[in-house]
Amino acid sequence: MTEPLRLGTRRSTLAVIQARLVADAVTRASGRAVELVPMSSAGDESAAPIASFGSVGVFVAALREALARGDVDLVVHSYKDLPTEPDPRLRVAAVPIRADERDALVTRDGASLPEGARVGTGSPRRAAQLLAARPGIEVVPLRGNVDSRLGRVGELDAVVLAMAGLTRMGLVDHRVTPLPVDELVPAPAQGALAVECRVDDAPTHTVLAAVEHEPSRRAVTAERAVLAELNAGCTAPVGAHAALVAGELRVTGLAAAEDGSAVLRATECGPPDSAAALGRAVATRLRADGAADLLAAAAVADIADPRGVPVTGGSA
Ligand SMILES: NCc1[nH]cc(CCC(=O)O)c1CC(=O)O
Repeated sequence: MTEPLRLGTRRSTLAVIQARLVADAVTRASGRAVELVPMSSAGDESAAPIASFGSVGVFVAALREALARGDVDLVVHSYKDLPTEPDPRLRVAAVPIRADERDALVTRDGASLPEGARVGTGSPRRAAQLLAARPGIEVVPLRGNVDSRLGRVGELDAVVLAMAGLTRMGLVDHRVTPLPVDELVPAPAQGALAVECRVDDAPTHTVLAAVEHEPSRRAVTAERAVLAELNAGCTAPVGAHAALVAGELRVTGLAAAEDGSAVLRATECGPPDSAAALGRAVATRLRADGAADLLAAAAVADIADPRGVPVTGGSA
């Protein structure tokens, strides 16, 4: 009898839900049993704000080490939390069908934001775009898992969270208003999962190919090419969104000053099989408009002013 595949997962509620989703999809599509192996990571145990870690991908490092060592056969990440730098020991064997990629505003009663509203988010990308669109608001730094951030609504007028996390956790209700992607450009790869295995593990790769969704892979490839070409990480004020429109891939990128005082956008359309090139072309146009200076200023602000916010639990 074939051994079950071992899937390493963080212990947060959302991570376990995402791991189960992939495990079930793999078993359904391939007949292969998959067992979950819960693990801890440095990011889950730290109370420091994410910007102060100084490097992206803190939540994925421990899982990747366990996978590279052979303790587990596959791991599942929120794709937007993966550094753009590839890990030569591993490969993204599958990108399953993507969930809702939009951000959402969660308010007390689903109403729109009052003048001078206090809005919680720890994301420079969300902060910049909210401040640019609604200059009267105050952005309150915030991190922690989805539940703890939701718990701040009441004391705050609103918090911003990804629809994907809320949906997967069954938390979408009348208080949740999705924001259109052209109003708040999502994080590159938001809503998508990355299923990794060891680069030389061909049998597992073959099994995981059963849950690959090519349109999702293409969109994510284009969006992450924007981020990589700007040399930016998952905490930079950079957004990217790709969608199939009339058979073409339409890729939008955004780079902003963290205070919302400047917002750059660029869009390119082209054949879906040139996803990465389209993403790079978007980044090149953002760069030509001054994106590098905006992002350098945002990075300096993060170091000078690490946001000290008490948290309970890890990030989503
Ligand atoms: N950085 C936190 C994070 N990483 C992945 C998700 C869930 C959404 C997704 O899978 O893209 C979230 C929570 C959030 O941004 O609200």
